[in-house]
Amino acid sequence: METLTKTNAVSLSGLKKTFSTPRSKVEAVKGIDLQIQTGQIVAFLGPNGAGKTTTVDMILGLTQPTEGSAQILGLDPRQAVLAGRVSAVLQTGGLLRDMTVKETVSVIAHMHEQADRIGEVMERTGLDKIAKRRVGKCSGGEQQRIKFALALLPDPDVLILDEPTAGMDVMARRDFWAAMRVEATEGRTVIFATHYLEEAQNFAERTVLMNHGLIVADGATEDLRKLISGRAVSASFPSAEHAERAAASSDSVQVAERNGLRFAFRSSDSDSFAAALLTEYQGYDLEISSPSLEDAFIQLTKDPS
Ligand SMILES: Nc1ncnc2c1ncn2[C@@H]1O[C@H](COP(=O)(O)OP(=O)(O)OP(=O)(O)O)[C@@H](O)[C@H]1O
Repeated sequence: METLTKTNAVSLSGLKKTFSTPRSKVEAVKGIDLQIQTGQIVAFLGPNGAGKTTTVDMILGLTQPTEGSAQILGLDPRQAVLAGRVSAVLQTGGLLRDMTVKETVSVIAHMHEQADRIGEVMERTGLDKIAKRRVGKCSGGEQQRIKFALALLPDPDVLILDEPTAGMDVMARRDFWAAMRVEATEGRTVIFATHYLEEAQNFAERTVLMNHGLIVADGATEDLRKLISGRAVSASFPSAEHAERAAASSDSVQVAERNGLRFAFRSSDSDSFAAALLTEYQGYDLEISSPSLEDAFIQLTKDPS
């Protein structure tokens, strides 16, 4: 059973942020309530402009909320940052191009009085292999890894990452998440903002979907996917009539797509529907798949019109 007294890693309550320019007001975050328990891995998923970065900035105390509040481990965000309980890999924030990778990590380690962690952190992030390279010569992905290493130095309880794999190719992204998984298994809370549906799907146990400054869905990544649209069942038929009769056979079935005599259905009871297709409606070449998070995302974030 869960302990009720456990402090949340992140607690957001009625969080709002409005940017006022002389001409207009942008309501970047319109009222967010969110509790994240310690040890969770949570994705903030949303399109450009959804309010992810603004939310992350408020969690880190880099931006003050217009209304509401944010707490990290029961502390004011700035206190938590100063105490080294939370750290971040952000999109902004430069590195010094003329320093080597090792020098960069060492300078920050000495600032945090964590010189004893330099070796371990370099190794964990794979930077030991490029220790002597100048930062300016590092690729975008390698620079992201340097930022990740710097974030690990204070040995934080909570790691916040805003689009951490931007600029990485597929291999680099895979390595990055493998390293991150190690951090998470050691009990760190990991919160990351991403555009990549696949990253939320593969890595986060919980996904918070944001759009237009609001949370539009929040749940276990797997449940969210299941909840939204059942399963996709595709099959070919001897005639369109067979497929149409199959589709009309149950309220839990809809035709999602048609390509000649190949039909894709959406069904909330895919096993019985698949069985019926094969035995009663002469369906063949059957395929059953879970909808991708992308399907879920499109469905949940489409504007009502
Ligand atoms: N300093 C600012 N002044 C005015 N508007 C801002 C400011 N910062 C953000 N915004 C606006 O607030 C909205 C939310 O932006 P935010 O960067 O939080 O979204 P995001 O989900 O992180 O997007 P992305 O994935 O592109 O980084 C956008 O419409 C953006 O233009």
